[in-house]
Amino acid sequence: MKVDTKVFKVITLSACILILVYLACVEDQTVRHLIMKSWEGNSSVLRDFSESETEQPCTPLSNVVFIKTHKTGSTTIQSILYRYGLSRNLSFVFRRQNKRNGHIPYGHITESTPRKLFLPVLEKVNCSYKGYNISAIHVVHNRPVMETYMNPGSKYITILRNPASQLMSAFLFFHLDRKVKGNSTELKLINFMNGTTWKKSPYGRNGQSHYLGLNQSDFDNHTKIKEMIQTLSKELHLVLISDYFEESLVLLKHELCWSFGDVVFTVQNNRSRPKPPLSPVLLQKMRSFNYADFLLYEHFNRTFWETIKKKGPKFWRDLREFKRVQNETMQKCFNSSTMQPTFNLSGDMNSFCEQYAGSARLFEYLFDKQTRKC
Ligand SMILES: Nc1ncnc2c1ncn2[C@@H]1O[C@H](COP(=O)(O)OS(=O)(=O)O)[C@@H](OP(=O)(O)O)[C@H]1O
Repeated sequence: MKVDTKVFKVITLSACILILVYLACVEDQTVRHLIMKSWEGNSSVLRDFSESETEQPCTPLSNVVFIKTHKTGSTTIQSILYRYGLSRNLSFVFRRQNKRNGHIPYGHITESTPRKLFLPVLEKVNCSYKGYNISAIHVVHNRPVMETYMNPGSKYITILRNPASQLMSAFLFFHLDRKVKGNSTELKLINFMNGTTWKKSPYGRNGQSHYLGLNQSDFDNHTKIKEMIQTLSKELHLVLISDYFEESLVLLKHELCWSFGDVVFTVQNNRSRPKPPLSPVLLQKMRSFNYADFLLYEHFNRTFWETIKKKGPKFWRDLREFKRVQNETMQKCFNSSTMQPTFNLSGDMNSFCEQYAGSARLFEYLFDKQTRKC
């Protein structure tokens, strides 16, 4: 009798353990299976089901205005949007005359901008310049005007980078160092900030605030800077932070209700020259020179982390999962953790790995598709 009770206890305990292990495996396999499926292009339907246990079901969104800032990792984000739009036949805002990349760098659009500045939307019998799905070009942010082009309910998103590293990247990339004297990059940058040549280039001072609507004449106007930040807080649904790139992509995935596979990335434009370390003196100088960008960054960096905090532990689980999917995709396509420069392009933009080959190639394909006589 004593032996029977013991056996009974052992059997009950083993059964409980088996049930627990089974449940854990089923959950894991379901998630994994659905992620694999999302790679096959069925992400939207399956994702709603997979995440219903942990978050509200949602519908993937296809209407996005991405305000592309300079030297912030914005081309990497743009390539994600291009890839998404390519596989779903979405219409993009591209400047018709700029066949190289469709941008209007530091250009303003207003109510009187001729519609024909852009390529028409796809799939309309007559040429139409209303109802675009995605804008991801360089153009100065103006939400009321953008709303007249875009589909209703579009999400407004941008990306910011620590203004010290952004300035250094722009200073070298746009060859602003050639315009000033000095026998080191640090000295040249100090001379650039002390002088007036920055006025001749939109890339050199407060480049991020400038794209987000701050006029050059207001760079030293504290009230105007604060007003810009307040307006952006109301107008933008999400501000990504380049310095926390993967965290940003998880927020992007959440905001747009996309799959992890949808926000997988390959680094674009990682091509600027080696940069000197930032000394405390240089940093202090950059802070007062790029005052608007520092205030802008500090504000949205703070709200970025507040948003993440509100999401609780699920955010960190999603980040882990995203890193796994990111790495798995890179391994699958490039046998490495990143895309290799030697990657052999086949030219078939519908092939799974080809879509990671870069923003420039995706742009060419999308631009050609949308081009027609009007
Ligand atoms: N994923 C990711 N994470 C972190 N940093 C990244 C990422 N992708 C691009 N980059 C860096 O962003 C810089 C290029 O930015 P942009 O694409 O906005 O440049 S551009 O203005 O469109 O030319 C460029 O920075 P610098 O190398 O300092 O110049 C890229 O290296």
